[in-house]
Amino acid sequence: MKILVINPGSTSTKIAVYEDMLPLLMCNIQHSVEELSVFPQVLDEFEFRKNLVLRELETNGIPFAFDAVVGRGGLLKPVSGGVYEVNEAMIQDTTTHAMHTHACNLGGLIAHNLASQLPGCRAFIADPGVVDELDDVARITGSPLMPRITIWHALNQKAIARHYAREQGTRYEDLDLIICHLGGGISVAAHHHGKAIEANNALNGDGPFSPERAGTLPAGALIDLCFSGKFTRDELKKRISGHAGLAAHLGTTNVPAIIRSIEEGDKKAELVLDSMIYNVAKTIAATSVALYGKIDAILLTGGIAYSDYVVSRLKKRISFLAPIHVYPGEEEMDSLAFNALGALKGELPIQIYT
Ligand SMILES: Nc1ncnc2c1ncn2[C@@H]1O[C@H](COP(=O)(O)OP(=O)(O)O)[C@@H](O)[C@H]1O
Ligand SMILES: CCCC(=O)OP(=O)(O)O
Repeated sequence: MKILVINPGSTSTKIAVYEDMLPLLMCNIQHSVEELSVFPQVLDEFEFRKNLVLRELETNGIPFAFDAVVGRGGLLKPVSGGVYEVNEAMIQDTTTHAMHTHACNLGGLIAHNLASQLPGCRAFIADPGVVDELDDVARITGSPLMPRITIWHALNQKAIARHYAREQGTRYEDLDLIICHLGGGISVAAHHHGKAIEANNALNGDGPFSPERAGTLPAGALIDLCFSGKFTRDELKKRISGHAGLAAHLGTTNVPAIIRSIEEGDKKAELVLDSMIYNVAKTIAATSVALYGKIDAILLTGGIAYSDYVVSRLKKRISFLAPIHVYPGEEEMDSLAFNALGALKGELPIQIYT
């Protein structure tokens, strides 16, 4: 079966084509802050990102003929994990009442648009960032008006957890893990026997700052800024997610470029990147509490995990907690293809989003 996989991220669009589980094409198109800043809203990037997909297929001589198109899932209502067929309720929730803004909202929409042009082709998403398995104690904050929610790299974290379990000759369901995805956003989750009982909101103001997110902020200062009259609501949202973190301090989300400028003597870049690493380490240590400190392993993944500069400094701060294993990049594309194939073959239950 032929499967097209589309993964729109905050700093990239990843595209893959599979014949069953055999990858025929795999490409990762990076987006600069300037390139995306011409689009007022994420949904305005629909045509741009869809055309990138079509262009890559054409450039690589891949015929536009698929049994399924699967996209990274969007930020819908909290759901259980698994594979979902894209339906009208999902499209409505993504377009008209989008609960959160993120490029992944385009995954299901582009999948649906392309699949609808092909007879018999189905559109799916799997393990979206709103998969919610939180322990009840992790939901309560100091204000009943603002319960805690989680938005995280559920798809990749679960794929990496299963990868590690396979290597250890055991099952994800038998392990206690802390997993940290170091991407455009940074998520840290505690996985207890196959469920993420603790995970931050990597998109909106919870956890470490990241290449393009502010992470946890001082609440009083944030309220003052909201009422300062200096920013519109949308501008302030961008200061939390988009033009925040490394992008706000250093004008780029490109970590290899930041490391090159540190090597050339840029002291500001060094301090900011070291601070991001410090904040990630602090969140990982705090997350260990969810597992009562009994951690089989800490797994580091995501694009930034390619960097020895970052990983070695992170290890220095957290190696007292548990053994650390590094899985650079992501296994989201394989995981999406696996879910679509399982759905097509009737080997995985297809969940209905309502
Ligand atoms: N070789 C590398 N070394 C360090 N950082 C990298 C490397 N490759 C990519 N990155 C960084 O990884 C981040 C993107 O990670 P990725 O997991 O692809 O995220 P996303 O899906 O959020 O776009 C960017 O900040 C990018 O600069
Ligand atoms: C939306 C889920 C988590 C996230 O922050 O993803 P990116 O790192 O791809 O922006």
